[in-house]
Amino acid sequence: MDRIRIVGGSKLNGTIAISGAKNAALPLMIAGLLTEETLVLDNVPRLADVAQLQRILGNHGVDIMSAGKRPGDREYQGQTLHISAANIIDTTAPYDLVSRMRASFWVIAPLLARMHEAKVSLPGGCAIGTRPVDLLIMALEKLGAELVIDGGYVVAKAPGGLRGAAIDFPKVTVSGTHVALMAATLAKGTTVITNAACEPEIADVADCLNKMGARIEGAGTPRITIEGVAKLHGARHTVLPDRIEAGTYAMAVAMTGGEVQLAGARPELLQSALDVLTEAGAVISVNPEGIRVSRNGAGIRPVKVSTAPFPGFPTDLQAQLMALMACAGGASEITETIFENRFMHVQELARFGARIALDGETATIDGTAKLRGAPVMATDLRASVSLVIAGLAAEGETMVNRVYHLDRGFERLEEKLSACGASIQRISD
Ligand SMILES: CC(=O)N[C@H]1[C@@H](OP(=O)(O)OP(=O)(O)OC[C@H]2O[C@@H](n3ccc(=O)[nH]c3=O)[C@H](O)[C@@H]2O)O[C@H](CO)[C@@H](O)[C@@H]1O
Ligand SMILES: C=C(OP(=O)(O)O)C(=O)O
Repeated sequence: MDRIRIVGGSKLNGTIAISGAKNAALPLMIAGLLTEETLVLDNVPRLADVAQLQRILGNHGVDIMSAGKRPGDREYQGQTLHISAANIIDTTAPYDLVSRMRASFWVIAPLLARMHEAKVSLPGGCAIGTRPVDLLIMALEKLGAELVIDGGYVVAKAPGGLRGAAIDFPKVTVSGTHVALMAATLAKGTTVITNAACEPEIADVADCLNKMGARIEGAGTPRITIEGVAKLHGARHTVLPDRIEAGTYAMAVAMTGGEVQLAGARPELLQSALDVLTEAGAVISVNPEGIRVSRNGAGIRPVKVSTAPFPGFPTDLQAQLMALMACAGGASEITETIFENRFMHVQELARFGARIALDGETATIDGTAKLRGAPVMATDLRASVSLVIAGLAAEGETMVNRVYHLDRGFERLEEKLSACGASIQRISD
């Protein structure tokens, strides 16, 4: 398996093009199952998760044509996918394909809505907690589906089709909201989702579904109303920029020092993270091309942060913030409220000399002036990138093993960071 070698200590200076958001691209691709016409998606990032989802959709009989960058295109325009689910030949999503990626489970919604049946393996994904699917099942049951769990699969049927319903989530869930939203587009009658997730990726998917002929109002707020329609049609949609990628590089600059333009980043998608970075001593400015982040001279100030659903501080930036706080001039506190076991990076950051104490869902980080490079490995995506950030700022060499996780969510990571002066290379054995 590939490894990444970093020699730390260089400031980051230059421009990083922000890619399309993984967490929007995946449900958007899945939404392609809802229509027999072609859905064209622009700005799809080239990621292992996207490639894996292409395999899963291919197994259902979906044709996907990808057209890449053309001369004159800007780099962050990503790839264009033409997704055509004219004939769904198989309504089973098998374990071998689904177990590697959490979002692949969401195919259950369009399959049920359009084919009235689905058999989908229980999902895998990042090892950050138990991650049940009870609320997704509850939402589909409200819409009239019958579901049983059999041999590791969720077997779902809706013989007469789905029916609109009131779905009130007892806790905010991104996956639950995506599934309820997609399923309700083709249900008979009106669906009202309350306590819906407000993440920008939900609103992006709803925008695309509306272009496909769906009737959705309120996406991006806690109350979403969907008037079901009989059929959806083809459309063209551009995936919104990745706020987690932007926030990750912003944290990296705050840690190493220097000045970087995050081209294509949209500040309103990560305001809470930008506020925390400002509090920590980074200088953030917004311009028509994106966000500029710098830290020159000033030290890193400690912060106290809790993760929360959007518009709060995202759990997907928690590990990266912890790497940054490892070098702060004082004690910081980070509380993880979304996933019960998202601290796998703590023991790996300790290899750099970071001083972190865990008490339940709160980590106290006692900042140190200098980290030292080390061999490290992480078992989830954002934890892995927090180790890259620590390696960029640490003295000496860092080897990040098990790069598979990084490739799931960060497009051309080494290339983007090298172009800003980092010493970072991939080693393929
Ligand atoms: C592909 C994708 O978009 N992944 C994101 C998505 O994950 P994901 O959609 O899995 O996260 P959810 O918002 O659904 O999960 C939030 C919390 O609800 C719990 N829960 C969820 C569903 C359920 O049926 N029962 C239940 O108890 C989860 O265990 C977790 O504690 O949102 C998370 C929270 O912003 C992000 O960290 C992930 O990057
Ligand atoms: C947790 C993540 O992904 P997934 O939900 O696919 O595991 C993530 O993107 O940080």
